[in-house]
Amino acid sequence: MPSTLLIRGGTVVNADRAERADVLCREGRIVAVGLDLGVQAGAEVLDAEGLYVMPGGIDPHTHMQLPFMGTVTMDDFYSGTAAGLAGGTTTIIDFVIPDPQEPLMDAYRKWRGWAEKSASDYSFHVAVTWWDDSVHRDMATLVREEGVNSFKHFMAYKNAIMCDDETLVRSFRRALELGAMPTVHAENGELVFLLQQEMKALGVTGPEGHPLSRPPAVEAEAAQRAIAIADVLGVPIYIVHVSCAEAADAIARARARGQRVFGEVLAGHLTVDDSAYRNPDFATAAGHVMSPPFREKSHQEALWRGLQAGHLHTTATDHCTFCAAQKAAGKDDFTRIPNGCGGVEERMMVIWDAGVNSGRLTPSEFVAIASANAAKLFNIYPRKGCITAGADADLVLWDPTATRTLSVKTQKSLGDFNVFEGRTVTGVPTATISQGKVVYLHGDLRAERGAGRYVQRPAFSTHFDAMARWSKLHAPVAVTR
Ligand SMILES: NC(=O)NCCC(=O)O
Ligand SMILES: [Zn+2]
Repeated sequence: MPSTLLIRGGTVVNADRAERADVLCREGRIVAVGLDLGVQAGAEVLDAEGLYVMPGGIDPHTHMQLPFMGTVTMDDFYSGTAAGLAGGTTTIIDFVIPDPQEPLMDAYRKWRGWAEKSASDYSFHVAVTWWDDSVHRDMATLVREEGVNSFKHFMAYKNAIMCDDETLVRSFRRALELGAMPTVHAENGELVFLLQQEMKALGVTGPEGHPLSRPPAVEAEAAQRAIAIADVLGVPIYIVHVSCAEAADAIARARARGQRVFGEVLAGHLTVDDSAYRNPDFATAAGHVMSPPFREKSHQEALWRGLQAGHLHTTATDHCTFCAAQKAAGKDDFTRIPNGCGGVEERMMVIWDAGVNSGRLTPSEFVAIASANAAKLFNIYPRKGCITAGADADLVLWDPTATRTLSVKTQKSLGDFNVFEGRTVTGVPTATISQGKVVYLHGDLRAERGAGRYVQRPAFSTHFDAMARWSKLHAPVAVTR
């Protein structure tokens, strides 16, 4: 396998511009971007005439090999990252989720072991699911020694991994001291729990009970609470999988006040609606059970507007695949259906098709929300998310005219369900390059087990210095850092 690769004749698309250029990669890095770069002896050459050459996608929200709700996801770190490569995604940021009372470092080491089989590069957010002095200490170890610069907080999943407000406040404050980004899954877990019990008391046991017990107001309340806590403490905040207009509005209002709030949207929430929960076929309805749930169609427009206006920043999948047999655990009780859907393979195609082909996004804006913004927010830019000399040679060659019909029958991801089933998209990856190697070419997936590297992410992204200066002047509570 040659270690020099020349991608010739394409249009290189970065988040700030698109231009005709060749891209020369050597030993896993991009070494030159420019017109008419000469072919060197022994170099592999990819012809990109008529294609866009974009930074490999970054999916900042996946769950490979996740033990959850009494079972474990179908996709492990190999099959899940391989599926990502088939769809042009070359980096995932997954989650270490300690059980309550489990030391953070123990959980982190466990996940690092599981992830060694990854085919693409990967990194970890670490969830804070409980609090004591060891959590306070381990957060520092994770940031300073392991390159973790973001901590996740589940405001839902009562009696499991839900954070109470005390834990949120303590963890946000600690994250600020360490220069790490707090992130939240915004759903009010108390309300969800109450509504679930009420649904069941009314005799609603099927998947239709899932969205009924998680209405938009439940998400909006949690988003507003997290934003308010972050505002008081003077810490930036990133809200994962914003699914409804009310939560997007809460972010837009805070940003209009000058607060550093960032929002993530899932490919599924942008394109799939809640009608599936009323499908009489249990497997189909349960296959769509994830949290927050798919929403009425009107919410999709609000999410697209958020991406277009710039108050939502990244796109992800929450890739978390369970098969029909696993989903059947909730046959008689929707609260027992394992929550999660796939998408790591389809994200870029679905968002390109619905976003770029409709004129909502330019190709450069697509690169921003599919890759560059996540790299910036999680402080790995321009190593990732940018086609420039010195960056990792993680690239996708994109044919904007080719079409594909997405289906469980052709997906590389494991499992027996696809929430994008039957959707025909225009704009598909023809080749994916990871660390300078062609790992996918015209349908031929050459993912290598264990080839992916753990990506350390430095603390104190540029937002923290700005926040500290801003907080000195504006925050109700003075920042002592
Ligand atoms: N999203 C979902 O339904 N499952 C994965 C766990 C989570 O992120 O909430
Ligand atoms: Zn998730």
